[in-house]
Amino acid sequence: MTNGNNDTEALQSVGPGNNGGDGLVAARHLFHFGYNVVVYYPKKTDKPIYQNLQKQLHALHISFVDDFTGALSKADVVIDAIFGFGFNGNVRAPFDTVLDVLKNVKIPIAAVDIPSGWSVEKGDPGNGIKPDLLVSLSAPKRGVEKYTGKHFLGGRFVPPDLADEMGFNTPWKSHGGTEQCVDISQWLKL
Ligand SMILES: NC(=O)C1=CN([C@@H]2O[C@H](COP(=O)(O)OP(=O)(O)OC[C@H]3O[C@@H](n4cnc5c(N)ncnc54)[C@H](OP(=O)(O)O)[C@@H]3O)[C@@H](O)[C@H]2O)[C@@H](O)CC1
Repeated sequence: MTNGNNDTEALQSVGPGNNGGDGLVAARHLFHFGYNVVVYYPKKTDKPIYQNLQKQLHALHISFVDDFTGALSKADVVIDAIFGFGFNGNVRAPFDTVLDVLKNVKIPIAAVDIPSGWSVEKGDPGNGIKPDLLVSLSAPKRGVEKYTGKHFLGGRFVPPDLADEMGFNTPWKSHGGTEQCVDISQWLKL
């Protein structure tokens, strides 16, 4: 994604867990990048961290919407921060309908960490959403090995000892620079 302008509407779809928390942060950043952001966040939690993230969005006068399909019809891009690696089983309401709608959407989808509804280990269940852009966090998950869209790696700041312990083999070591995201679309195919 590039810088937006006030005519570019980004629909931020936010799930109930930490992937959704990433989505609330992304909504704030997109606002500051110049996007006109609206947030669909149907299952809010009471945890203070999420309350505070919402407070920050309210301070920016970012709208929260209940009508996902209506908001989608006005959007230029949709960000999928519904489920990450904590997803399992069959999708429950209201996200079953949301993911069904996203399967047929014509505007670009940008997914956070894992496309929602995909298994963290096994990937696309076959009829899953097909995001145009994926931002994996810390390390790409096994389930996105066969993902073919534009793929970035974020979450750069993993302590080296932890990366070694977890066996992370990410391009950061050789990449250098000060970017917080690196394009790994080709790297995964090597
Ligand atoms: N170090 C880290 O941990 C880092 C984590 N990070 C981020 O956190 C993400 C993982 O967060 P997470 O563990 O909270 O899980 P997440 O994917 O948000 O889903 C849990 C929620 O989904 C729900 N739910 C599950 N299945 C469902 C279903 N079938 N149908 C409907 N609902 C279902 C489940 O509901 P419950 O089962 O509790 O009712 C719960 O509310 C990770 O991908 C990355 O984005 C990064 O910021 C980097 C550091």
